[in-house]
Amino acid sequence: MKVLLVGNPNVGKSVIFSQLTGTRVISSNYPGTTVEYTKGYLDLNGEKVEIIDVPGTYSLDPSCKAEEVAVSMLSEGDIVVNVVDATNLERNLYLTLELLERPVPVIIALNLWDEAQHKGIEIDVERLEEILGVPVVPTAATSGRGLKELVRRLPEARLGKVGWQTVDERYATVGRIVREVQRISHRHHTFLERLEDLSVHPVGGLFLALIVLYLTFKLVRFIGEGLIDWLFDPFFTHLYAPLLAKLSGFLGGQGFVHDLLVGQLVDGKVDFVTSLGLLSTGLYVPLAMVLPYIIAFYAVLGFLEDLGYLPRLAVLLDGLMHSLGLHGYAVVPMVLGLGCNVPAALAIRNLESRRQKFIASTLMVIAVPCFSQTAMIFALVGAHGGFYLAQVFLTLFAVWLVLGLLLNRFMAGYTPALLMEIPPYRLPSPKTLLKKLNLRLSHFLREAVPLVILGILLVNLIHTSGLSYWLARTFSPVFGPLFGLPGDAVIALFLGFLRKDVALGILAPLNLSPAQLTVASTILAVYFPCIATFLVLLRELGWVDMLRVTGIMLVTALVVGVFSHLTLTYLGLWAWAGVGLLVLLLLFEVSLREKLAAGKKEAQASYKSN
Ligand SMILES: Nc1nc2c(ncn2[C@@H]2O[C@H](COP(=O)(O)OP(=O)(O)OP(=O)(O)O)[C@@H](O)[C@H]2O)c(=O)[nH]1
Ligand SMILES: [Mg+2]
Repeated sequence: MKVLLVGNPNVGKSVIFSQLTGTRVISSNYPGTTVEYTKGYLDLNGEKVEIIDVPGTYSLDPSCKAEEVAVSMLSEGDIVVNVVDATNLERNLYLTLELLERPVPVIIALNLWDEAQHKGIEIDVERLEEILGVPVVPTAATSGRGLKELVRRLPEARLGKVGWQTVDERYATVGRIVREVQRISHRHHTFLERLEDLSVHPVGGLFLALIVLYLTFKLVRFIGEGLIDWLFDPFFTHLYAPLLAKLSGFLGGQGFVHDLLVGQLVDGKVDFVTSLGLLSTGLYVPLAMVLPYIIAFYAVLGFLEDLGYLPRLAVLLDGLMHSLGLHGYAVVPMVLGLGCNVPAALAIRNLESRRQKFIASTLMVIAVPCFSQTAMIFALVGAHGGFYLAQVFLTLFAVWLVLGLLLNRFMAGYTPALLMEIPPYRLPSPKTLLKKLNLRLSHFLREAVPLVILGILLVNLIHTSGLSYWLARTFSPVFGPLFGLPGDAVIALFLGFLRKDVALGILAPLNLSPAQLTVASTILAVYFPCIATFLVLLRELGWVDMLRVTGIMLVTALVVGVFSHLTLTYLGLWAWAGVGLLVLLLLFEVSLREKLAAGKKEAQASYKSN
């Protein structure tokens, strides 16, 4: 038997799914978290029932890729569990009516029941059952309330009593039902609600956003550094290093196998960062340099996601995003991309048009570094001071801005308005936060560690085969004048295709100056995504668009490499003044064109009315 969880976005389908099946999926407080379906199993009186978590949809006429997935799943289910947001009956019941018109048994989970009670919303469940003709079970998914009852009554799912209706009739029916079953009692605004108002206030909201950004940064550093200083570093230096030294001695301190496993000794000792052995650098980079920051970043991001901050950021930055040919929702994939570009590429599905998807993918993949990369940039470039760090991240931000403005200027098409349901703030439950963190970390460990080790293996082979000399000689005449880098740096570019963190790691033994390290890190961030991101984007965009993105990527990398090199060696602040001027000009041009377009429309309207 197949059971589908169907409902509007952000009503708790994924939480119910995780609770029923024990399968972990990501849930967050903004619409569009789930874009692919996930299967899991539930034992019902000895029978194995397949449960499917479907992407959210407002109606059965899909308006984006994620909704298409949802609708195409419908024919497969034996039972539909329609998850309904009890705090928002008016909006949710439209889909319910559409579902009840279909020849499939339905049962309703009236979720977020706890929140409805807090808001003083009372719903007459029995009356609702009577009107719709199907079972209705109040649930509070995060605490698990009502889920047993939902499972118990699953076999009672029935075809609805409501017949086929036109769109207008459906809206009228929804209104009638809500009037009959729902009572709202008056109450005072809570603290969270006041914070909600402040978060989207044009001035107060921006101020709050800056505070959030600052606190995020502080907290990530605090947690990340704390984990390194108190846990990971002591483990590697006091427990693991002696073991590795024994192995090194056992292998004779040199030779092919030694260099492969332990790496090259520095002053007779293993250096975790520069030795480049599978068991030294291969484990140290992903586990001791990257993992602590990944933990820190996802802990903070998970909190902001479940609180419901991201959609507010979307509203706040909607204007800016329009100048880049996007709308506010694109903030979601950009922020997710700061963690890992792969889920970000998937979240781009929620954008409506091909043009938007193209622009968002291009900006994300070129200018948004994932956190594995960021952690390594912090470790390597940050060691030389905040100035160089600022240079890297300011350059990436400038690329994001300028590229977006240019794409918006030269790509045909327009950007639709932001139509996004803004959920209320919800205090995240520590249990769901931990589950999500755990899910993301195990994902990172499974994906990263094997690829980093493969990368180190390749580097070892490149060095022992003598290929590195050839590469260094061939690329020196290009890399020197353009970027001020030695030819060997090209090996990092090759490895960046596997993973960016290990690519940055192999820059460490090259003895680059701080400026060179800065230039190399910036190029590495921009020129090409890692293979996992590349494959997902290829699937989402198709060959033609992916080729265009790749072209833009390579040109940008070239420009950015030369720019960084010139800025750091000759131009200094002048280069940044130039960039600032360019951004201002482009922004001015966008607003000018918007005004002209609006003027034209007005003229046409007055012409018609005359
Ligand atoms: N208080 C409360 N919060 C809930 C309940 N159910 C879900 N949530 C929260 O609501 C948010 C949305 O939950 P999800 O499970 O991601 O929603 P979804 O329906 O899967 O959303 P999409 O994947 O975007 O369609 C999350 O922050 C959950 O923690 C509930 O019954 N009570
Ligand atoms: Mg979901």
